Amino acid sequence: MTFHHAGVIGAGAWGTALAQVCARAGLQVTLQARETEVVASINDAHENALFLPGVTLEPTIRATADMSALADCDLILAVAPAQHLRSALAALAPHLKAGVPVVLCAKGVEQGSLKLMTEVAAETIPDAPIAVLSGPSFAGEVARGLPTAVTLACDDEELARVIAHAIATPTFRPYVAGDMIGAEAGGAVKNVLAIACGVVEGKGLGRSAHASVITRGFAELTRFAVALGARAETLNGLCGLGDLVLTCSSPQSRNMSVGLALGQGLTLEQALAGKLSVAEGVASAPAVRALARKLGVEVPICEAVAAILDGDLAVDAAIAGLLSRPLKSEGF
Ligand SMILES: NC(=O)C1=CN([C@@H]2O[C@H](COP(=O)(O)OP(=O)(O)OC[C@H]3O[C@@H](n4cnc5c(N)ncnc54)[C@H](O)[C@@H]3O)[C@@H](O)[C@H]2O)C=CC1
Ligand SMILES: O=C(CO)COP(=O)(O)O
Repeated sequence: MTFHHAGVIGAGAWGTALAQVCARAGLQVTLQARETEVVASINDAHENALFLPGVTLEPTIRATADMSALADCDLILAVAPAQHLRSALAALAPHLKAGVPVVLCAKGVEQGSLKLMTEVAAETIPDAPIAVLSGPSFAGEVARGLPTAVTLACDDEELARVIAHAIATPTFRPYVAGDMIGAEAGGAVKNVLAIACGVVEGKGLGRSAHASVITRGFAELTRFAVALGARAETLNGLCGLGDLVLTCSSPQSRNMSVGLALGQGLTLEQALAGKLSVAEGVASAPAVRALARKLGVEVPICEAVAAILDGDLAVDAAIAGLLSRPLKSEGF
């Protein structure tokens, strides 16, 4: 199987960056955007002025608002935000040819249904072969061609390899893996933990606290993913530890910057005011909490983040609550 024409759904920062990757990998690329001004900006100025300003895009990328324009594609990358993936895939479904693989690139858990993105895809495009792309990758860096490695997970090893080869470039390295649940759980939970790390930063709690939140957060993330059916070793890779370290370490992360604002005393409304871009952890935190409770998994940091976002717990009380938990073991 070889691919020639990639369709990318969602022209936010990440969809645009992935379109850029696919174009550099030599694929014809059609990028579907919701916003007509984004379509015009990409086609006329080779820039996504709304979601990825300042990056010159490959001139071969063609943008469209029309989902039916993806009907000729032999590979689809679905990059709508997690809470909108269901409607995006439903809109794609009538135009999706049999056997065309769909790579899920959103990082989140659907609110209400508490479903992972693979479960949303199973309900909306049940016959399509599915893969998951996740890992440490800031859209701006990827679009500029800075070196990046990600996880490309798929049940079908051969398909994972073919997709990885099709989208790889000299600076974009997909590592194949067989565990889609691990890849998507890692991507969803690290966003919630990045909000916690932002709070640590905003409150000035220091580097030691920051390292502790990453480490104990990683334990939470792994417990949660394993309870969902993931393999623990998947989370040691790019889609788990790799993405957690990236997102928790840079205010370039939208999730970390929301936490930073909360830690500095802003309300959630103030932290999100005027932002077009999505901080997935805000929507995923209550879903991760609800799913963890259902699975009987302890996720104290995610619980604290969800309660802060709900407005049910003040930041200082959340910090005091985490520090006063009974002492725990790292194993004997
Ligand atoms: N930006 C990044 O560096 C990375 C983002 N991701 C993930 O990619 C996904 C998309 O994020 P970005 O491209 O960064 O988005 P963005 O924050 O740049 O843009 C927002 C996106 O949401 C879309 N949107 C808004 N309302 C919508 C609706 N009602 N229905 C459908 N779409 C709607 C907009 O059209 C736009 O594509 C997220 O799950 C994110 O976690 C993953 C890796 C890196
Ligand atoms: O997923 C990302 C990096 O891998 C992007 O993180 P933010 O959505 O927090 O900016």
